[in-house]
Amino acid sequence: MLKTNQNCNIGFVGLGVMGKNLALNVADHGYRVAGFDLDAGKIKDVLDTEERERPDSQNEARIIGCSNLTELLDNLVKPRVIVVLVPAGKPVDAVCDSLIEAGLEPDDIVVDCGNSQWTDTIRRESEYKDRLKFFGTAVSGGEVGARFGPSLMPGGDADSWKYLQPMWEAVAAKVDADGKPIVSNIPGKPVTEGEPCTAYLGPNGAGHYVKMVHNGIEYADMQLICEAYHLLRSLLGYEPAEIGKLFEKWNQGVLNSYLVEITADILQQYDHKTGAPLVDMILDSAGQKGTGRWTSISATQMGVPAGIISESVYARALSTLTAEREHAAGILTADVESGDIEAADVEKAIEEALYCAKICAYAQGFQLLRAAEKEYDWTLNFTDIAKIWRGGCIIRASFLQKIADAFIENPGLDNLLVSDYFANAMAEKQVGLRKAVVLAAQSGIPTPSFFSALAYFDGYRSEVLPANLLQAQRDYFGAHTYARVDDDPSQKYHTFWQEEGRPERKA
Ligand SMILES: NC(=O)C1=CN([C@@H]2O[C@H](COP(=O)(O)OP(=O)(O)OC[C@H]3O[C@@H](n4cnc5c(N)ncnc54)[C@H](OP(=O)(O)O)[C@@H]3O)[C@@H](O)[C@H]2O)C=CC1
Ligand SMILES: O=C(CO)[C@H](O)[C@H](O)COP(=O)(O)O
Repeated sequence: MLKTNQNCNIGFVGLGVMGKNLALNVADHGYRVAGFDLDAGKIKDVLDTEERERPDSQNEARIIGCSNLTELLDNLVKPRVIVVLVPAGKPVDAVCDSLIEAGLEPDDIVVDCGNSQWTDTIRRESEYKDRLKFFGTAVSGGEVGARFGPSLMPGGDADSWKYLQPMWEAVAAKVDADGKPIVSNIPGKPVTEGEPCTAYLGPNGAGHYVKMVHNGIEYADMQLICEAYHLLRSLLGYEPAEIGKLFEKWNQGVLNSYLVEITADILQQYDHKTGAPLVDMILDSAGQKGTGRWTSISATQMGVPAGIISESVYARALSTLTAEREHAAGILTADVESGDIEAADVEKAIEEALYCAKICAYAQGFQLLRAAEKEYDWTLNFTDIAKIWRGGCIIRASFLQKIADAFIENPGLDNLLVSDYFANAMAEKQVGLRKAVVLAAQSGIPTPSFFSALAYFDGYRSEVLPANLLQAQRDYFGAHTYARVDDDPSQKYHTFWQEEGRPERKA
């Protein structure tokens, strides 16, 4: 397909949505790229796009296509850096094995940029230890982010990071001194100034774990926005475009974020075929590839309360039960209360609810990261994590700067909710969350993530919970023992519930 020994700086295996766009981004920053994909059409597509987008001043192709992995390796300077952007799971192992067979050397670095499960990254780093340097870098930003500046979450061997760092910092999204994204979506004219949205996050699976939590928060953020839309539509009878306009307004304030921005845009689109609002023509059955579910499972395994994230996974699952829901709709009714509601009050309540619930969802995400660093012996820098999510990624939002500030002020912060800024925000706006939840309950509108956010907030701020009764129940049926409030918590007691007088003994 091409001449060999072209001294490319980086190789790409997988030139689909993400691989193609990241390769073009890397090329825009002056690196020469060699690419391979099982699908020859994808190779042609990236080469055609590169030719079309190549600046007039440059005559030479910045990306070359290779017809097999041996050719790809022959064209890379050593130690070779090869980015793998194939579907997560077995294809990543298949690519590593094929690269080894094609002549990869132990000093070469294979960077998995897909949404791999962090446990796979930990396993791969050790399994391939003597044959290649396996490094993880999770990418967020979708197609456009990959092309013009994604958020990059690297994790792996620190020496490999030193080698990759200049390239990663060049291609990552950039933010200005106030934490606002600097955007230029012009091929050949990449953003070169500003703070890059990437930072070394830790060894082995740290980067992929952080990206997984990013996606868990993404699930929650999306679900909360959908619930806000559902409430506005059902309670106030607003048309999608009106809600879109309202979201546009909200996007000017504390809710400023990429997801609110795109939702405003989506809601103002009409279907070409029918003229109906486009959103009404899209089947209400949500897809998922697994990262939200992994986040929920990981939280459950480590005993971290991340109910909003879990509810958003369940909400997607419930949405797919289309036939069952249609059947149930004919049988189950809601005994609802109706009363006079002022549209302006409802709008305000829902805006506040969205903001408060979003704060709670991020608080859960960071608590999960706190637990993971203990579990996996990582040292995660929460300020860096908040900072690299300010630009490029799907959850980018103005309030990530406030989260970064909270961790700068107190790196050991137990929970975002108790930082001055967010405690004040919750004090000021929780009334809206409470109102929205009441209205939803009274009207029979499902808002599981709003409910969960309020329950989390109220649970976290409760000095006393009914877990004392729960402990007694466990002891009653299973002699599971309990601690007493007037003794050292490590000292366990058991009540002999079946005996006369219910004697209590130290366990
Ligand atoms: N799309 C997105 O918005 C985002 C995706 N990601 C993650 O990035 C990764 C890639 O996703 P995406 O680009 O969307 O996926 P695509 O399916 O668009 O692209 C993957 C490409 O890899 C090719 N491929 C599969 N196996 C091999 C192999 N053994 N050797 C060479 N090429 C191979 C596929 O070819 P073929 O089709 O012929 O199998 C396909 O062209 C995934 O882990 C995804 O979760 C991360 C962030 C955002
Ligand atoms: O990683 C991403 C963005 O950050 C991807 O877009 C991801 O695939 C979205 O997840 P899902 O398909 O499960 O909604």
